[in-house]
Amino acid sequence: MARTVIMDHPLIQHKIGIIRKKDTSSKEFREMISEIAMLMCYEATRELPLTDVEIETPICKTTVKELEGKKMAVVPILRAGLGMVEGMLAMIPAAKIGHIGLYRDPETLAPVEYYCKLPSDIASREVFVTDPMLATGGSATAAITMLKEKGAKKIHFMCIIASPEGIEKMHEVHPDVDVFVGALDDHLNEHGYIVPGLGDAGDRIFGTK
Ligand SMILES: O=P(O)(O)OC[C@H]1O[C@H](OP(=O)(O)OP(=O)(O)O)[C@H](O)[C@@H]1O
Ligand SMILES: O=c1cc[nH]c(=O)[nH]1
Ligand SMILES: [Mg+2]
Repeated sequence: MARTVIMDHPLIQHKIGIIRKKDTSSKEFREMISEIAMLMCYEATRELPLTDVEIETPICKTTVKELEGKKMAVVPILRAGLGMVEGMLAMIPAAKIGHIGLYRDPETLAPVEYYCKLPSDIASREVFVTDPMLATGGSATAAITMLKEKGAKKIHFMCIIASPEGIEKMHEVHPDVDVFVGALDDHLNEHGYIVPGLGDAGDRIFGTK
């Protein structure tokens, strides 16, 4: 069974407080989303394998740790997941980027697919899917199903705010996927929005409302 990791680091919690405020501008919202993603990436990559390498310092020979060269990919769910890419890349700059386009039908809340472009070697990469919001879980579970259909095996899901319903659905549909969460909120309202949440993440990042 995969894990749900709530990232309760004070810097992450403080920045989440800022993006929840309704008067936070798109500029500051984008900056905060990016910084939160960077901090979450730092935590989520804690278990990457290291290997010992012999080097020479100016003083003597010694053994240092290096990342095993595991290949990674960041896959944002469009649009809102794009806001997390820059922060992730600040930590893992060699990662390749895939894109999955999904929007949630406002009536049925079901995810509608409109785009998918992934690195050709996605099957051999450790994949970090990003989306700030995990509400019903429909979009995230559909995106991960698409990734698995293309051969991806080791997948992590990174979201900033999750509902209990979304977490439950993720673990039910994809029990092999670890979920990294900035904050676990209370519930979904009758329109499928997370409460207290932050409203529509995509609209707030791109200023489309
Ligand atoms: O868990 P769910 O119930 O599927 O809801 C979460 C999805 O809804 C939002 O996307 P939205 O449909 O608003 O698209 P956008 O990012 O283009 O705004 C959000 O960014 C997630 O992708
Ligand atoms: O609260 C929510 C739910 C879905 N999508 C969002 O952007 N916000
Ligand atoms: Mg949206």
